[in-house]
Amino acid sequence: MTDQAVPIQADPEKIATPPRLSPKRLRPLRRLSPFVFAYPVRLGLTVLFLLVSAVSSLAIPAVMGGAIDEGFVAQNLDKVSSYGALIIGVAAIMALASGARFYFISVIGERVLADLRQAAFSHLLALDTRFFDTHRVGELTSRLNGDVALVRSAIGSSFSLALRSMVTIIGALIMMILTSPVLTLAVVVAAPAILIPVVAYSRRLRGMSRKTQDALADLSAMATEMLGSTRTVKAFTQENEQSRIYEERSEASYQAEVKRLGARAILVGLVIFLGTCALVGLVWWGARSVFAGTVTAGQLTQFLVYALMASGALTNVSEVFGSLQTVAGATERITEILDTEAAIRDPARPQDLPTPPLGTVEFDHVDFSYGGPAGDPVLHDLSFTVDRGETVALVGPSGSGKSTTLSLLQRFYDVTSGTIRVDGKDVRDVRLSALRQRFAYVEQEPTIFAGSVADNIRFGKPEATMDEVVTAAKAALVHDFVSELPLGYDTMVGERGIMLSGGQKQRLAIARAILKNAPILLLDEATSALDAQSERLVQQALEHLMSGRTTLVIAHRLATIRDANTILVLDGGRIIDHGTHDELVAKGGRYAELARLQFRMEEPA
Ligand SMILES: Nc1ncnc2c1ncn2[C@@H]1O[C@H](COP(=O)(O)OP(=O)(O)OP(=O)(O)O)[C@@H](O)[C@H]1O
Repeated sequence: MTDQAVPIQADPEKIATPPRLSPKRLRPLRRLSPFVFAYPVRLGLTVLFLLVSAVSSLAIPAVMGGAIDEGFVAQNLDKVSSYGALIIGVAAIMALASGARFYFISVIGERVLADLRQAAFSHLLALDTRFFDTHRVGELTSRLNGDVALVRSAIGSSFSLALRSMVTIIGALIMMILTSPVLTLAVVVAAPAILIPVVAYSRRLRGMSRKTQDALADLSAMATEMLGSTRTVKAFTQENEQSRIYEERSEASYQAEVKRLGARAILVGLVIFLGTCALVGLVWWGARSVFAGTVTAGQLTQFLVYALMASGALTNVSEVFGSLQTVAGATERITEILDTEAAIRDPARPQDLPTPPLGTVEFDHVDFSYGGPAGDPVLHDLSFTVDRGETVALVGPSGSGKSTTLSLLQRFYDVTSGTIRVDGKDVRDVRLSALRQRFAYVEQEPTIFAGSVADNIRFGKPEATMDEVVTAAKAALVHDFVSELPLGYDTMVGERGIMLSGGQKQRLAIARAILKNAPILLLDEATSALDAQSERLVQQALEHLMSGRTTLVIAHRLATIRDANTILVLDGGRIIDHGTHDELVAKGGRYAELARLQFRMEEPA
């Protein structure tokens, strides 16, 4: 944070690219006010200390003027001493107030950062699946991190600096007029002579700056893409080629930056030269007035310091407006998230699901389309029921709508027409959390979170005791391998923890589902081949999980299919056949063909 109390000279680097001051572009910042005004006491203290520090810093030159006239010029050492003591006193107040202001505004910045990040994260998690279908996770996390941090910097430094600078400009101008109206008039007349060429030249620079930013964005997008797919790059031996393309773009970005720096260097020179000329002119004019007796030496010094303070503050304001525009963009991206409403929400008057749970599922003439430009219907007139304790298997070629069926059941999306009932209730009439509590979902490729083995098993029931975790782990046949890990259940797995094999991950997910102990099990069996031993362990774990539960399974394993009470054969989003494995094989239709294809590597069906 630039925190100079008395700017000695306007920093030419800062004026070099004054941004276009456009209040309209700052409008999104208004959305931050509820977050900031949530802390009125801290805010009030900040403003108080801000005013105290501004007023005391404005008082110092006036005291200095007195010291020069009554002390130096009059050669009165006592006066110099007493004015000196006064300056030290005022400086002490200024120092204390500046420190306190910095502390309170920074604390508000940190608080708003935490609140905003929390609000955005909670809101994101509550949004529906359709939102995540259309947004990239990388972009969302960058909003959570980068954009929110930008907002903090705005509050912690930019707002504070802008406010302080404005108070300084107004105060310094008033003091300038009070000190010498004639000199003030001279400054007001001469100022455009510096400002006009600087503003005209900096416009050119702004265009250049945008170009370098675009080049940089291009470069970082390429790096993200390539580093995220190193396997593909290596497999196609594209390392050198991609590296060359990167170098080319990097060089273009470098060239653009060099050009911009050159132009900026000229501008900096221009500002220094014109600024110095103006200062010399002012001193000359001031000296003339001193000799003519219209101002004293002390008043001239005092005036010059105020003029420098005002010009320094003006520079700060122009710099701050630039950064506030960036922050306004960031705020807009965050508020976009906060304004997005989940399409799938709790009903206004939710009904209760029956307790104890019935464990029944019913699809009643369900049609569904994902919508959007390619909004072809994915499910057509889907009707089936699953009774308590039954296992119903969904089979069918890729893209036939099996996963979609499980998504609709959990109300990740709403049906286009028809009704889905769980325990006799329309899924749209009950609370989302109550509905999803009824299911234990084992995904095809289960997510293992960064954390301990125990945390991963506990994911659906964080309050579970260690005993419960171990019981679930034993039932899912993960206990033995977990016991061999260096820290047992406390071993970190997932990101930056130890890696688990495919079969171990699946069993961990099964343990998670066993612990959740929901009445209806939704199972998306893994298609990836496991070795015979792993396969057997997963199968055993699943048997524990399925026993006594209503199960809806996207089935790939022969064992699951054979034991299912009903197999629904899906094709193109329709149920084209149903029955038991033996019935369907005997029919010799599409299922028999599918079974032959799917299980040709296994024992004959
Ligand atoms: N999020 C989505 N947005 C839009 N279309 C989707 C989405 N998910 C799936 N689809 C489309 O819906 C159809 C059914 O997909 P679904 O994933 O339900 O099939 P599946 O039978 O589970 O296939 P697989 O066995 O390959 O997983 C496909 O045509 C697919 O392209």
